[in-house]
Amino acid sequence: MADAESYVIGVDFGTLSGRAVVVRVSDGVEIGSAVLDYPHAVMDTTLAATGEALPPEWALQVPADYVAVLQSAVPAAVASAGIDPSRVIGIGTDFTACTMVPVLADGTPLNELAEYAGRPHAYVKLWRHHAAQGQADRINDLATSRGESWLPRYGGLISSEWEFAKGLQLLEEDPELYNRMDHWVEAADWIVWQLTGRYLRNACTAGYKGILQDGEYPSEAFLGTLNPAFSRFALDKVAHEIGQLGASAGSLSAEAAAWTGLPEGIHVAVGNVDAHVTAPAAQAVNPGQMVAIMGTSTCQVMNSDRLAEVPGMCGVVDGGIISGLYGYEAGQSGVGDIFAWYVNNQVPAAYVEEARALGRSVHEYLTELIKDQPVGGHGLVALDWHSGNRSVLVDHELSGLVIGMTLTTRPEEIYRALLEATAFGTRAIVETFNDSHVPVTEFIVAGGLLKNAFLMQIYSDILRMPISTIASDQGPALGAAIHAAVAAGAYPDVRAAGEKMGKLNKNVYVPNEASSAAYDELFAEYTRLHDYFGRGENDVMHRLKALKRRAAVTAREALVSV
Ligand SMILES: Nc1ncnc2c1ncn2[C@@H]1O[C@H](COP(=O)(O)OP(=O)(O)O)[C@@H](O)[C@H]1O
Ligand SMILES: O=C(CO)[C@@H](O)[C@@H](O)COP(=O)(O)O
Repeated sequence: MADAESYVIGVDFGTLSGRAVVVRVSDGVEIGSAVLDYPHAVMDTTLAATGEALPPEWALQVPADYVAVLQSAVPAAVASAGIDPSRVIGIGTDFTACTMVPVLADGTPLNELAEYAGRPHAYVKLWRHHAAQGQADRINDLATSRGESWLPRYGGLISSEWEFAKGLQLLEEDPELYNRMDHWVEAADWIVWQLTGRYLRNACTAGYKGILQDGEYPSEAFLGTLNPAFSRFALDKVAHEIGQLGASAGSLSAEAAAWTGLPEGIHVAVGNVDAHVTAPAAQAVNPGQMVAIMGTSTCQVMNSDRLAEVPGMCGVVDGGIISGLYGYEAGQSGVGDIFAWYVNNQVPAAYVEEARALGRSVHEYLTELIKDQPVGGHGLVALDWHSGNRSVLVDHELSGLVIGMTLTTRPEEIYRALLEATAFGTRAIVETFNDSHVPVTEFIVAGGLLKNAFLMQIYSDILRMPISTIASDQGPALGAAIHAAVAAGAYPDVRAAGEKMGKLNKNVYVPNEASSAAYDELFAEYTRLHDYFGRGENDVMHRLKALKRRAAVTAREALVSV
């Protein structure tokens, strides 16, 4: 029987892999999917091309790995769906952000030029490249002293993860490459460029990461005061035609059709960010519905009909999530990444063996061992800053801490303290929104960490809120597919498409009053430590990072002199 249905493809470019999902346009049912792990993963210790050690806080990627996802995961997803590719009417993508590619005018990444393959600054700076904190501090100090009107839209602080801090680092550490670069492009837009052959800058990253507010970038005078050679950064390297979310960025080129096996000429949606596309996929686009996309990091996004300054938020952008509302974003740079670090580096071999024998992951094994302990039974509290603090302190010189360890502390107890610490970090963000008159009325979770039900219950207890969950394992890819359906003209707008194609399970976890009361006590301790180490009373974390950088320079110099 002929299949009369239409389909769209959503491709989610995550931190470690790209996932493609085939979605039915009429109802959002996911028909097939495939994943490709990026061959170069994240380069955060050494540069693959040379083996050279990278300085602390660097995180690079290889753009060709993203194209490999188009070539491999997309056709594999279509094959697994068993559909006729000619029924696919559009493709949409979402990406991590702020993830930046330095390119020539035709989109060629600088690392693909033979003469630059050995230069770290020629590569993609991944969102969690945190080595531009010095530049971010200067941007913030100058913007504060000049009273720049855009600063409140970013909660008073620009992150070292965003476009301007990373761009200034590139200029100051490798000016030759900075001058050779024609565009400083979000990977979210670079991948759409590869699909259509046309560069269009998406309104989401331009606003949140690119300081585009009310149609203007920071002025030449501001940028030139930071560094005279940086004065035309916005005009020359960043500014470009803007595409609105859900619009079509163009049609699939012949080359990209050959890579993906999809029909040439189908619509390609304007680029977007993994967190922001997920809101319509979770049917959570109304004011007060906060969606937390919990994976290696957590990004919280929420719409409001009010424009407000929320201290330490990542940003507020008019139409940044869905048109007609102010889209707010906040985030935690390390969540699953912290759990992964603990599991990979701190758990005894006997635990790893026992988990394997039981056929469980180490995460599952540790969770099982600790889930029945009463709240506070481990005597620990931790700070979740192993990857710095994106909100509300906006400081990537901060680091992790566990307090309360004794000679009887068990590995699973520390694991639980880390799970709890990330929930306390989320509560700090939610309370800041509430205090800023942009109340969080519903909390919805999407992302890979949904798989840990104990973690979800901890969040519900600590937030004292019910938790609803997206009914999809592939929230961002589904969201990208929703944008593809709109771009292809199947729905009038993203809200309408989300209503048909999105999926939500309401109030899956509800708070337990006894646990919540006990967690309130631990949260008070967390807040005390948070302010003590994070708000300048004790800058030990900053001093230790400075020492670490000096030691890395000494080690490199010693290597050169050998
Ligand atoms: N059972 C578990 N409990 C808690 N964390 C887990 C569990 N299994 C995997 N993780 C964490 O989930 C993260 C991956 O989440 P995922 O959403 O797949 O990634 P991404 O954020 O890159 O899209 C890893 O950082 C890993 O540490
Ligand atoms: O910060 C954002 C979006 O603004 C995320 O892309 C970034 O944290 C990466 O997300 P993941 O942890 O890979 O899901």
